[in-house]
Amino acid sequence: MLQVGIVGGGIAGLYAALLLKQQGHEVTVFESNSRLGGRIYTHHFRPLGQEESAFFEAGAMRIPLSPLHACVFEMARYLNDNNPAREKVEFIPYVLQHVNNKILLQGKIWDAADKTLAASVGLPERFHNKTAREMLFGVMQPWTDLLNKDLDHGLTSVLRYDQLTFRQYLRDFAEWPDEVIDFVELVMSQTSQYDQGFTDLVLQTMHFANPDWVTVKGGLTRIVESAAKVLGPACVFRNAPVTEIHELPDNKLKLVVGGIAPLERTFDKVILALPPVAIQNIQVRPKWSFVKERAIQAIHEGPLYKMGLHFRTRFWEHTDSPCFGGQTQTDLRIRWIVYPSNDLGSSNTGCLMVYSGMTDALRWSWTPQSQRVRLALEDLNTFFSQQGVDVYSQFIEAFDVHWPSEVGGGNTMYLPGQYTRFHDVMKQPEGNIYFAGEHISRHHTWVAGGIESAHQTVEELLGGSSLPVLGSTVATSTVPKDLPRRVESQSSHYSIQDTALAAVIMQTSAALALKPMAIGIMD
Ligand SMILES: Cc1cc2nc3c(=O)[nH]c(=O)nc-3n(C[C@H](O)[C@H](O)[C@H](O)COP(=O)(O)OP(=O)(O)OC[C@H]3O[C@@H](n4cnc5c(N)ncnc54)[C@H](O)[C@@H]3O)c2cc1C
Repeated sequence: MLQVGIVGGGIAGLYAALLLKQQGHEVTVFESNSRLGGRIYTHHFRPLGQEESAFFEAGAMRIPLSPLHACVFEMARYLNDNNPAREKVEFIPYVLQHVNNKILLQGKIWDAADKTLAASVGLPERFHNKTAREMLFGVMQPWTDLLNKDLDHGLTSVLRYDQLTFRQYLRDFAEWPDEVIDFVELVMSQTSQYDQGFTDLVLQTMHFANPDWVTVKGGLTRIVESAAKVLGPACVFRNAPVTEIHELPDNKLKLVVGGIAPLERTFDKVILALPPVAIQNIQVRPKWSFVKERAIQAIHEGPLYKMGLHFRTRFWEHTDSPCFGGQTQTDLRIRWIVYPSNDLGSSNTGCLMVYSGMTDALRWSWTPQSQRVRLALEDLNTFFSQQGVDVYSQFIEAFDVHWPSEVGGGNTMYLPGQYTRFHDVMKQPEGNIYFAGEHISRHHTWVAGGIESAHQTVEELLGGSSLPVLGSTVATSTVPKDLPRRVESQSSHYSIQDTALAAVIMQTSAALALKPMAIGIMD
C-alpha cells in the first residue's frame, strides 16, 4: 500500500484521491482554500423564501453530452453508488442557446439567428446572409469532424498548424479579412481569444459543436461535496496550502503545509494537482529540467470573469421575447448575459450571470468590486430597458470572481506552439512527484480535462497498469467512448442511471418550447 499526498482539492486532485483509495492506497488531499473544488465553485445567495435556493456557477457550469466528457458522468455514477441517496448527483438539461436569445451590437438588438447582421456592420458581400456561427462552423466543420472521429488521430493533423494563432489560420487559410475575424470573434467568443493558439481554439470549437448539454441540479459543487464524502474527512485537509516539497534521502517526499494549522507529512509519492501558476507559487520545491520549468512558467492561462446577480423575479422569462436559458452576446463591458437553466419557469427569485473572458475579463481587474456591480447593472439595464424592464428595481445582491486573482488563474489556453513544446513535457513525472490538472489533458478548460489527467497520472504512478475509470468496469486508460444509452422518458430531471440524457434534453426542450443549439466558443 502506497501513501500518496495530493496537493490541490480541485476535481483532478479529488479524482486522483478517489481512484487511489479505490485501489487500496492511503491518500491525503491538501487544499489551500477553505472550500474544495477549485474552479468548480457554486455560489449560493441568501435565499429570500424558505423553499428557495438561489445560486450561480462562478466556475464550471455546463457539460457537453459527448463521449469526450463521459468520465464526468461515470464519476457521478461512482459517487452515487458510494454515497447515501441524499448526496446524489443529478444531471438536468442545460440550454446553451434559446430560440429567443439576442445579440446586442452597437446599441441595437438583433435576433441571434438574424442573417442580415453581417451586411449591417459592413462585412464584404461574400459574407452576407450568414450568421457568425455559420461562418465559423463553415470553416471548422472538417476539423471538428476529424477530431470527433478519432481525437488522437485528428490532433496529429491539427498540430501541423500549432505554430499559428487562430486568427492567422482564418486569415491565411480561410482567407477571411480581419474585420470578418473580429466580427465572428465578437459574436462567438471573447476579445483576443482568436490571438491564442490554433490547437486549443479548434478543440474548443469541437466541444461547442455539441448540440446537447447538461448541468448538475443544485450546482456543480455537489460533485465536489459528494467526492469529499466518499473520501471521508480524515484524508481531506482544507485551509492547508502546501508551501514546501522536500525529496528525502530514502526517496520519500516531505510536504510542509502552512496556513492556520501548519504540519509536515511524509509520503511515498506526491501528485501536484495544481495549475502551473500554483506550482510556481510553492516556495520551496526541487528544481526540474529546463523545459519543465519553462513549461510551468510559460503555459498560458486565459483570464475569466463571472458575476452572478440575484434578482427578485426571473424577469427575463416574462418579457415579450422570454429567454429560458441560453445567453445574450453583447459588445458591452459585460459581454455575455447567461440565463439560468435551473428552475426554468418557476416563480422564485432568479440569478443572471455576466461572463467575460480574455481581454474582456482583464478589463474588470481595474475596477473595485462596488463599481463592478454598478457597471454590470448599467450594462444589463442598457439591454433590458429596451424590453421594458428596470433591472435596478429587481436587484438584490451580486457576487463575482475574477479568476486571474484566484490561485487557478483562468483556464489553460495555449499560445501558438505551446502544445508542441509543452504538452508532453508537463505530463512527465519528476522522480516520485506526479502532475495532474486540466492543463495536462487534451481537454483544456473542461472538468473532463481534470478527470482525464488524474486518471492517466494515477495509472502512471501505479506503474503503467490499465485502470478502469471510476464508475465504469471497462479496463481502459481513456474515458469510455460509449454515451449513456438513450431511452424514452417523460421526467424532466434525470439521474445518470437514466442513461437517456440526450433524448431527454430534446423532450424537455420541446416541452418548454426551447430550441437548443450550439453557439459560443468559450466554456
Ligand atoms: C469561469 C470558469 C468557467 C468554466 N466553465 C466550465 C464549464 O462550463 N464546463 C467545464 O467542463 N469546465 C469549465 N471550466 C473548467 C473547469 O472548471 C476546470 O478545467 C477544472 O475544474 C480544473 O480542475 P483542476 O483540478 O485541474 O484545477 P483546479 O480546480 O484549479 O484545482 C486546483 C486546486 O489547487 C488548490 N491549490 C492551489 N495551490 C495550492 C497549494 N499550494 N496547496 C494546496 N492546494 C493548492 C486550489 O485552491 C484549487 O482548489 C470553467 C472554469 C472556469 C474558471
